[in-house]
Amino acid sequence: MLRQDGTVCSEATTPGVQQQQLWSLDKRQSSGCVYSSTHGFNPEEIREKLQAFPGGSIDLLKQESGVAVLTINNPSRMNAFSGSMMVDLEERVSQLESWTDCKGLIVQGAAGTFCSGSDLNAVRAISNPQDGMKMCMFMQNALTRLLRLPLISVALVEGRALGGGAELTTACDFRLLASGSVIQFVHKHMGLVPGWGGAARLVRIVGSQNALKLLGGAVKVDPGLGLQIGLADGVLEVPQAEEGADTLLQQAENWLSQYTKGPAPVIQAVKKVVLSGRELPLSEALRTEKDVFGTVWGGPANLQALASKSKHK
Ligand SMILES: CCCC(=O)SCCNC(=O)CCNC(=O)[C@H](O)C(C)(C)COP(=O)(O)OP(=O)(O)OC[C@H]1O[C@@H](n2cnc3c(N)ncnc32)[C@H](O)[C@@H]1OP(=O)(O)O
Repeated sequence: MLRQDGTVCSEATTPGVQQQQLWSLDKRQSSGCVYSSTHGFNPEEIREKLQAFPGGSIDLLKQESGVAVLTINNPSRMNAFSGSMMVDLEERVSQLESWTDCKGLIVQGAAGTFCSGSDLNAVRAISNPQDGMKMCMFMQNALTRLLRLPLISVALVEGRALGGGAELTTACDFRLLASGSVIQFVHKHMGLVPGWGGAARLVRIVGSQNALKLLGGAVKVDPGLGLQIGLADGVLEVPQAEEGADTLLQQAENWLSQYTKGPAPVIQAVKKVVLSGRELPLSEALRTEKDVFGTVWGGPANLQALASKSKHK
């Protein structure tokens, strides 16, 4: 609750009120589209246009562990996003939003490479500014909802992440780069700037100086440079052919498990407080943190920890 002097104090809430607060928090955070009809955006119209450019798919595998795998699958075009894949992506994000037990997500490309951005055939066909704007709003909505999911996400980058593919990596909480991989915002070479929200997110990840260098120079970010500027959160070795080595996906699952270990409501709460800290003005972020705190305080995991007199050595 916001006091008149602008400071924040806690308030006692009944379970019903708490549930309602949480609902509005979820609504603000996870279904948070950037564009709606008030911005002249008609998702149905652009969905129909995008469906006219088929090919490939976005595949979602939800696992019992609470960690899902999202695969960008269009290998004959280096996993470029066809129009129908953009619509697919939106649908998969909706499925993840309604998954109550979610804890983590790995976003990967099929067949040894991440994603080469927009399908250039579709780009050529909708190169007029009006359609470009609509596609841009559609993808910003989908990727913003992806980033705001109440789970911890990681982009597993093998091979190349170019253009829109580079932008997609920034819609995840973390990025793991396989040896030999490259993230490159090639937009400048295409006479473009990012349009799927990649520039805004990149600035928040690596700072404005580094973002300007990466976009202005269309710099190839390899694992070493990625670690240096904070675009990469870890580097994975591509396994040799010999038996027994973990696949890149297994390595990514192991890496992610340090953050997704534990009960889903607690992991989801962690993401929500970090997300609100990142996106909201301080007073609003503090109120959100209080609301989220209320959902875990006295909850099963909290009571169990108190009963076990745990020590944090
Ligand atoms: C707001 C969004 C902005 C954007 O995303 S704009 C798009 C930015 N991306 C690009 O410009 C990528 C262009 N492609 C390339 O640079 C190269 O194809 C790439 C990915 C480095 C791979 O090079 P190579 O290993 O030599 O393989 P290749 O060129 O023979 O490609 C294999 C097949 O994949 C196709 N492909 C690759 N990227 C594509 C794309 N983005 N859209 C449509 N088709 C694409 C390529 O045309 C080729 O097909 P085909 O075998 O000739 O039929």
